[in-house]
Amino acid sequence: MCLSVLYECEDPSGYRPEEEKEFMDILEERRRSSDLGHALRTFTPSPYKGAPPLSAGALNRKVLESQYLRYITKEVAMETGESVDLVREEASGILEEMSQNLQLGFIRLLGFTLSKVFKRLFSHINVNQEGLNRLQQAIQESPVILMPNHRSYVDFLVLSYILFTYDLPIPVIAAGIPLMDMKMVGEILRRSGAFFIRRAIGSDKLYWAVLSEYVKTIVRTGYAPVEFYVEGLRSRTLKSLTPKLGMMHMVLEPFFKGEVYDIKLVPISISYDRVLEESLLAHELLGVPKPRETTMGLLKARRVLEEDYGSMHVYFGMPLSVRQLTKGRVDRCEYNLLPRDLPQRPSVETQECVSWLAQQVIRVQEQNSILSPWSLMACLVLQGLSWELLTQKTLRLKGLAISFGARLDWPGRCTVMASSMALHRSVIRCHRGRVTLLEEEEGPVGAGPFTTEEGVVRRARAVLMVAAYRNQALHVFIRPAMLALAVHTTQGSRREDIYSSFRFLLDLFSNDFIFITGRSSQDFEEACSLLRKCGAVQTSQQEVTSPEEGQSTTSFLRALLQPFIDAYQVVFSHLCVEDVAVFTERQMVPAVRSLATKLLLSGELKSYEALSSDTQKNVLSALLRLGAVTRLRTGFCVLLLIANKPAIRRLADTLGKNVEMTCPTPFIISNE
Ligand SMILES: CCCCCCCCCCCCCCCC(=O)SCCNC(=O)CCNC(=O)[C@H](O)C(C)(C)COP(=O)(O)OP(=O)(O)OC[C@H]1O[C@@H](n2cnc3c(N)ncnc32)[C@H](O)[C@@H]1OP(=O)(O)O
Ligand SMILES: O=C(CO)COP(=O)(O)O
Repeated sequence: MCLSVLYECEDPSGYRPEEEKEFMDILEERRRSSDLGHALRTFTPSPYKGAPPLSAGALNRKVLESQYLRYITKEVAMETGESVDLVREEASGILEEMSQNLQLGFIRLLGFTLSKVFKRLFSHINVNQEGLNRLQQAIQESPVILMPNHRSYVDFLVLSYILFTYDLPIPVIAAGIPLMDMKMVGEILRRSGAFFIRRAIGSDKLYWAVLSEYVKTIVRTGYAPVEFYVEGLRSRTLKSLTPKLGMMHMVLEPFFKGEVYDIKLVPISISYDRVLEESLLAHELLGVPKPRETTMGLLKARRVLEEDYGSMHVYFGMPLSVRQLTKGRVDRCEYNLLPRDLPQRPSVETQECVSWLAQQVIRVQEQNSILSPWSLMACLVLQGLSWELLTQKTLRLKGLAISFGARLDWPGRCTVMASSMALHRSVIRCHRGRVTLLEEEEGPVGAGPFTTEEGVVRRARAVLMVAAYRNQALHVFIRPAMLALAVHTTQGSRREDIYSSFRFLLDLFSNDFIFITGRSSQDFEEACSLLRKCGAVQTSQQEVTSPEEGQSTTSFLRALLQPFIDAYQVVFSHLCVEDVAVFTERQMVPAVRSLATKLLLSGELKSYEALSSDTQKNVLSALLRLGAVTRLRTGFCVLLLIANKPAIRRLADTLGKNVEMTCPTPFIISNE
């Protein structure tokens, strides 16, 4: 490892290490005292308004006996011609499959096991104490919904562990059904608070009814805090995902119907120095199917215990009052028109409000997430630098990130960047003064272009792993980056024209990045203000210009967007070729991958990220949203899609205006 202590110690950013003090390392105490004592200690959390204890069985009975479920049961019986009793039995079966059975004994058992595991995996688990105090308060005042981001299987384990450690009520957690099928483990999770939901519910009316009544009853009674992952799955790219709205609707309905005075949404940001599943997730992006969740698989994965994953941060955000946030956004009177027990489709206004709330929560998750030095280094490593330049530029980037409002975990040590590199040695290393990506078997990258598809995949895997950590930081830079690109691509400097290019980018990329609907002008103003602050643009009422001295910042920001632009252009190219007319997503992804591989091999494309299935699917969603791809309604179960080639070409042309198709600063990396 080549160290450049001198460069690392120079810190032009004015960063104040005392800002770190808000976090407490929960492993510190665990390293000093008995794990058994911790697991067996008195646990007396104060519930919501002293809610009386309700057993899991009693909760289920309440759900089954509800007027709402009775009504739906009759409706389904009428629609299907089955007897009411049979439909009731089906409902009971769904509930049995779904319901949690939280038991303190299992929490203690897992508490003990997790203390051992976490100490092996992480050097610190840092939690913001103030956030826990706020949570404690919120739990007593209103039903609370815990809404963490989702990056790893560790997320839900660590959250319940933290709540147990701080004597807070253990949450019940919406879990995907595959976890239920794990031998023994599924049952342990159920007894630790998991309730299991099917992934794609589609139009199964009875299932929706049972699930929503189950969730609403928990919220109404204050049975326990509800935890769910609004992104719906672990983000393979470590970027936030577009929220799923089913659970969101369910937890909010008791408020909309006036059954509870308020509900508090608690955004939780979980950030990892290194994610346990990093390699598997990168493979999945390249088309390798996800291994099925099995107990045997879990046992085999114990190898992870031998590795170091650095630290993690869990930031409990300010509880958001749904009552306050929705004031003036929804008219709850619409719910007075029908008895509460009857099903009612939410109005368009309510749907928009629910979607807006979900975006708000994700935005807060992003703002509160803690960036590691490695995340910033990854922004630059992918632009290709020597070690000395990398350390210098990272320090400068740190200053920029702080001025853009990022929260950093930057330990005071001089060798922090070298330690970050060491933590990620499975993918990157410093070789003869150069930073090189490491690929399985082949050693350092840079010996020349890859000549085989296999080589491309190996390199892509390494690139995607590094890119994921860069992605953790993108929410900080994305708006300024889009402004920098808009300034660069717009002819002239008229503010109006630049805003219009900025809006185009915002709109096109809004499946890849979370932008709050209807806020584009505020996003533009925010981007102007941030770039002005660092001298990268000058603005007046009529103009936005980019002065010479701001060029290095703006070209860095533009380069952050380049892999996405390249990936979008590859999908556009694929869909515009003659023989692609009607297609399915399943056909499109491998076909785009094959085109991208060809372009990478021929050297016409430099961005390996164009191989990522996540980006490809986001492009497709964007095209569907923009009407450049349409759904063909047929009787088939698969969704057939039609590409509107002229519309796609127009998008490609607008995006391509003055933007090169390939990455201007490819992933270095020379072998001296
Ligand atoms: C001390 C130590 C202790 C340690 C102790 C450890 C504890 C350890 C516990 C383990 C715990 C594991 C935890 C794992 C974590 C995950 O497994 S994360 C994955 C599972 N969780 C989630 O996915 C939650 C987020 N997902 C959602 O909310 C999704 O919407 C749902 C509910 C899953 C449904 O998904 P979907 O079928 O794909 O539906 P979605 O696209 O949302 O909506 C489809 C349509 O139905 C419509 N719809 C919505 N609601 C309704 C309704 N009620 N009726 C009819 N239609 C409706 C929608 O409007 C939508 O319509 P369109 O807009 O398409 O026209
Ligand atoms: O979210 C899950 C449980 O954590 C499982 O879904 P994924 O494996 O698709 O991320």
